[in-house]
Amino acid sequence: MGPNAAPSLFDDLPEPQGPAPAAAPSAPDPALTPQAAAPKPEPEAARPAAPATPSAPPLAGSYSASSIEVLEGLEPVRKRPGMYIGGTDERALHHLFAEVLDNAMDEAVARHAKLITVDLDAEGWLSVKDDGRGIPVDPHPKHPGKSALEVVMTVLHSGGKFSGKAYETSGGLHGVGVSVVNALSERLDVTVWRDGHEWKQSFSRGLPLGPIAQVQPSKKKGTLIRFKPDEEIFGVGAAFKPARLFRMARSKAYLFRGVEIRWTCAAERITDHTPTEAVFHFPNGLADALSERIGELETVTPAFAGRVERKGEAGAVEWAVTWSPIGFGEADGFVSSYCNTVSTPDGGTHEAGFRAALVKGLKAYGELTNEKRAGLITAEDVIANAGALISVFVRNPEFQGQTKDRLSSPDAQRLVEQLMRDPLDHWLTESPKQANTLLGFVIERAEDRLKRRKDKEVQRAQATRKLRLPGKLSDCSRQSANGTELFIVEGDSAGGSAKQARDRTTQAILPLRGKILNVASATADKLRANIELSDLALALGVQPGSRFNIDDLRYERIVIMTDADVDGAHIAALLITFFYRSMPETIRQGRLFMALPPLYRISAGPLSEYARDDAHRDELLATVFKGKKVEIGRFKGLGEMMASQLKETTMDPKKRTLARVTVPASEEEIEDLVERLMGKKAEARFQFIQDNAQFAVADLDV
Ligand SMILES: Nc1ncnc2c1ncn2[C@@H]1O[C@H](COP(=O)(O)OP(=O)(O)OP(=O)(O)O)[C@@H](O)[C@H]1O
Ligand SMILES: [Mg+2]
Ligand SMILES: [Mg+2]
Repeated sequence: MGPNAAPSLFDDLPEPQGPAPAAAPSAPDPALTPQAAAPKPEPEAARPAAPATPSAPPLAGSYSASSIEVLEGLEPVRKRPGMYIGGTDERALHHLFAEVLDNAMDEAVARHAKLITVDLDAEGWLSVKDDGRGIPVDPHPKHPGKSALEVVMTVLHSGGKFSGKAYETSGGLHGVGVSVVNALSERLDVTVWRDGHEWKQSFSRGLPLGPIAQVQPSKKKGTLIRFKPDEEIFGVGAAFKPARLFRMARSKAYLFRGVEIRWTCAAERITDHTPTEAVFHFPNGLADALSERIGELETVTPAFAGRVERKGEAGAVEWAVTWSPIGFGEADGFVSSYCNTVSTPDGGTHEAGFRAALVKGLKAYGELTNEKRAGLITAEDVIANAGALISVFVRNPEFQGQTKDRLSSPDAQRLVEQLMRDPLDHWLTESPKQANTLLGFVIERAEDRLKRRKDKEVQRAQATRKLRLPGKLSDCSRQSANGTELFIVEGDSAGGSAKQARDRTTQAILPLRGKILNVASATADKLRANIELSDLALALGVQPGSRFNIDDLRYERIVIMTDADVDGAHIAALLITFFYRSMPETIRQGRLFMALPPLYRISAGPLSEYARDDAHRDELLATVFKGKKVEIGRFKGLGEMMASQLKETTMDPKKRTLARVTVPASEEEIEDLVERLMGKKAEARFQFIQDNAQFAVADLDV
């Protein structure tokens, strides 16, 4: 085909948007093209084969082999763009530019191209041109009648970057990118200069509008892709944002020193300060990018920047990092990472390697200079206030998905860590003053972090404590368990006296109402459901049963304080059994006690004494009060005592007597204990308490 054939190539073909004569037009999936205007019929060739029953509504039983479609060519891209460009929003739209620019950049990194031009024209067409080798145009051996260029543009997973022969370290790797751009463009024109000629082919929504045309002889080389995104996919009025394109083009130039990128944009497209013309060329690479990004900002140290190539095989790392005590504008820190010039906003293995290199280097320097606190630092402390750019070049990178938001090649991590180690060591030891400043800054971050965590834990503990205490508990004011006591008191009136009699700093009062469940016979569920017992557990700060932890105990001592009568003994017995069954550790560690309130008050004139029981009374009468005319009063219950009396006789740690509850030594004794505690006769239970109280009095605890 001669140059004269060219014009007809574009003029003769029907516009794909025109009405199609097809009988059963397949409307675009509304879910995919929400903003699309009235459904437009797709070009003839893009339509799937007619289904077996085209007009009948789908029946429940009609799901069969004929329901399973195989999408051909570029159809899947148009049907499910999300899989290829991450959606159909503005970000996805600009990803089209990234794909085309990536390909031009791959030519540059492979040292075949030096100049890339980007242009957005008044009508919204975007052009990307490079002076590389040009996409091959010769017939493809496996696709008879098609040029390599047509294959590249219309067949998914076709490309020259699979083997590593045509490109060493490329951003492209799937053979998908430019074909996806083609599929999602209302129109795309490719011009190639190579093999002594200029070549041209045009497409609409992924379909060639004609075969490749040899336009005219030319000595130039390179590729030009000019396209307009499809409004059916991206919505009516969707258009490239000049500012965004500008940023993307500029950041590419920072990533490869050997390229110049020229930017032009029609003035009528620009709504902000984006220039209509610019040239990007940065001989200092990322170091330039970092100083451009941080401007006049005050930093902890001058930037640490460098570039190292792997010896022997393809692979390189470049970085620039600095730290700011006041953050970088909207964030405390940032890390922008790239692999083979492709931006990876979600980070990945190269970022992990970068963080590891910094932490290890700083820790090693801390060891060298005997700064012990360097042991505290983590990657978080190093990175949180860092502004960093990191770029790697590796063979066969692995990304997550076609938009390549995250790098997953494991060797990228090793590469970065290895190649950064020596330069970092040198940088630190070369200027100790600067290194010490940085290390000190990072250690401060670590100490802040540890302090914040501690504060948070304390807050949390306080919050749960406040939240979960039962309402009827009168807590003591001391926050730690040390030296504190919880009095479990029988009934509200005794609770009232005890509240007045207590030392509020260390003594807490929990009145129990009503009958406590008979714990020996109750099921675990019933135990949990019992309000009095679950309040008790809450007050103690523990969970009864298998999840009990003695360290949770909010008090040093637990004191059961019941009336010195049969009912009181019963309640005490039930409580001891409860502790024995569901938190035996409290007894084993000797933290459960019984208060020993007096039964009698004996007085003769100014002289007065309290007697615990009948025997004690008789003993006092025979000694202290011998020959005196005495008055003997019997307390009916704790509630009857004046607060001062209760304090003096039972609660004041300086004057009272407590009996420590101890665990029986042998199995039989335990059996016997439970049997006696839970025995039918109240008398027997009462006896037990008295016996043990007496016995335990020897084990005084004040
Ligand atoms: N500007 C260009 N110059 C030279 N060859 C190109 C250019 N753009 C594309 N190609 C060729 O077309 C092939 C297909 O490109 P495409 O973007 O579809 O896939 P890829 O770059 O190989 O991988 P990816 O899907 O990851 O981008 C490339 O592998 C390359 O051989
Ligand atoms: Mg590509
Ligand atoms: Mg392809």
